[in-house]
Amino acid sequence: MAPPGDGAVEIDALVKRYGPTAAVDGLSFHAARGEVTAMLGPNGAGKTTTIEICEGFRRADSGTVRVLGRDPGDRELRARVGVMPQSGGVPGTARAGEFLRLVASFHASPLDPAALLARLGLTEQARTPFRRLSGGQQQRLSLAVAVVGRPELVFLDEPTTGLDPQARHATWELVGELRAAGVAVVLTTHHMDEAERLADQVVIVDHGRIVAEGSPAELTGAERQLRFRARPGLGVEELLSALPVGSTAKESPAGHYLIEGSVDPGLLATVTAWCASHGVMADDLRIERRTLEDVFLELTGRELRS
Ligand SMILES: Nc1ncnc2c1ncn2[C@@H]1O[C@H](COP(=O)(O)OP(=O)(O)OP(=O)(O)O)[C@@H](O)[C@H]1O
Repeated sequence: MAPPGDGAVEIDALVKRYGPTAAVDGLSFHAARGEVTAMLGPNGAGKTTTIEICEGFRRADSGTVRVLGRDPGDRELRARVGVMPQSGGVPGTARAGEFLRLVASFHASPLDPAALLARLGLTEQARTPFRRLSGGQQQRLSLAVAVVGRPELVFLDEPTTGLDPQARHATWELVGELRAAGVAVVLTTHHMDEAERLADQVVIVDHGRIVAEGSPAELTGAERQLRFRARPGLGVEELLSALPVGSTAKESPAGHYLIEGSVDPGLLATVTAWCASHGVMADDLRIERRTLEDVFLELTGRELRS
């Protein structure tokens, strides 16, 4: 269960079915103001469905959703919530600059549309119809449309998918500023580095349910792992017998070795001594913490989703 609180988004026991498929299957979490909440999950996990219910575009079968304390369908929310859908959201024939100015005109104290276009590198495209923009330019315009009204809450569905590195960084900067201004940001992403970098709270969803949630640091934990490359087929069992009880050692893929457990100076010395005594050159030897991607794959598996 999500903790009680004054969440900008409060989702409790949400269910949405399409025929026999439960796209969302009893999902609960809260997203707070001034925080970035990232929903992660394999394709088809139910992220977009959840977001679209929060945006008032789809209706839940059961459960409750409160957005800024209101029902998602409440018209009053339109001025207070920014939405960047996974694709589109802007009429194909609308010119970028005109459309952004139009959206800005619906709001009481919008950002300056020209400055926002410039910031997102779209000044030269101001007169270009949306359907003629490149994929990345369309994404950037959708982001501009979502934030131009100075919303209290924004939903960003895969905001950086398909963006070049410059545009990705510009997007991250903007998200950071929204957060600093007290805006609640709820985003979905398939980029684990993005979630690790941006999110205060990560919610990992699979088959319409939450399989883990917490800050990136909480999810990745304090444990370290040791990796090195060497010739394939080293005696991993023998290496393991030299390590403290509770350690694990494996070769995967061939020639890549991973040791997990209590990685401390003593263990490091044992591994390098073992390598030296076996004439093994441990290349790229490094100690690292588990990444969000490691945690994600552990929780959701490695098989492809339909
Ligand atoms: N209108 C619909 N009719 C039937 N099934 C649907 C409909 N919309 C979504 N689904 C199904 O619901 C499930 C969840 O889809 P959803 O788009 O929410 O996943 P997602 O986590 O956003 O995936 P992705 O990462 O691929 O964007 C999928 O199995 C999808 O095929």
